[in-house]
Amino acid sequence: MWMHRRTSAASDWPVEKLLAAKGANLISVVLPARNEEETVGSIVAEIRRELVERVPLVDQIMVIDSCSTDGTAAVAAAAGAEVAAQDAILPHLPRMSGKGEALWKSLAVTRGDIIVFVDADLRSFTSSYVTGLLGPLLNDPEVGYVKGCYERPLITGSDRVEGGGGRVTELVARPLINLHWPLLAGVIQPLGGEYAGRRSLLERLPFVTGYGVELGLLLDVFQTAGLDALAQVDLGRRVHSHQSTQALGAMSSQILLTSWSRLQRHGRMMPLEAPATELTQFRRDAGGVGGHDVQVSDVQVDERPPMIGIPAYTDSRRSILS
Ligand SMILES: O=c1ccn([C@@H]2O[C@H](COP(=O)(O)OP(=O)(O)O)[C@@H](O)[C@H]2O)c(=O)[nH]1
Ligand SMILES: O=C(O)[C@@H](COP(=O)(O)O)O[C@H]1O[C@H](CO)[C@@H](O)[C@H](O)[C@H]1O
Repeated sequence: MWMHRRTSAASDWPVEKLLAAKGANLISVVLPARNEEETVGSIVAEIRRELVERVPLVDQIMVIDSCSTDGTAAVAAAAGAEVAAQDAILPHLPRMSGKGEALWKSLAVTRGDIIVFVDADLRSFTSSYVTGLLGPLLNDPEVGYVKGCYERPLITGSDRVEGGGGRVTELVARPLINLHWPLLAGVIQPLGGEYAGRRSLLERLPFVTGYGVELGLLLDVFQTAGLDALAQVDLGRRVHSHQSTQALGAMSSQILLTSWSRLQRHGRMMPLEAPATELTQFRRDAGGVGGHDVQVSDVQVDERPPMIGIPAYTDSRRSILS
């Protein structure tokens, strides 16, 4: 089963093991950042301290300034990152927007043979996010793309709901994936913003702009390189700045548009199958696969015909009305 074969934990990939396996691979860490001055500096500083200065694992830290209007670029540079303004990369191309645009353009300003993507709004970042994601890529040439998975609390002000994070994941992306791409049902965090890939794969894939980028890449890696090119690593816990439910409505719409585009595109290559009717969900459980307990439920729906066609109904209506 894919999940058992391709799921590991960050602790499986100590930095010594990675240094021994690094070889000639150059490694770039990319942070897409739009107005993240509060958090981007500490993330860059941790990567620099632990994975550049302490050990020569990471070769480049690149912050893509995604049209920020705050001090993101200055804070990132002061912490030791290279900084590139999204719209200044490949400026001759028509301008596009959003997170996917920032990530696509990062390919044009990075040196890495392996690229690690890390959100810049994380409040729980540790360098083991990066070493965990690199593990399967440096260990197995068959792996081309690695997703992080983690416990995702929803922390708003003084409120904390364990497992309440990943709202678009749980309500939109996971059901969509289970119904239309059931072989990917074992991916614990399909939308998580921490993932890594080989440039030789990433440069051959389209990048959906906006917030469709994670779903688009996951589906296209699956379609292009196959399930076994995909791996996932339990990175522990992820705390980040949350958008409002209203804002996640727009994100959900972009996820739905991305899934439509892939259903159409894949549907042109082979007949669209009827949706599956099982939903696989995950609950943090230390003893489970990838640190999660797997729960599968049947979400099949049936259907009743119009009541008017039911003889007993029309008989009963007559007696009620007589
Ligand atoms: O146009 C954009 C939108 C978002 N981001 C970055 O992408 C990451 C994830 O975005 P966000 O926090 O808005 O999404 P969420 O984590 O709430 O799903 C963060 O580092 C953002 O700064 C970006 O670079 N450009
Ligand atoms: O996973 C999710 O449902 C969303 C929203 O997370 P929260 O409900 O704010 O914890 O966050 C992710 O989705 C975005 C779209 O793919 C990614 O770009 C973000 O990096 C990721 O945090």
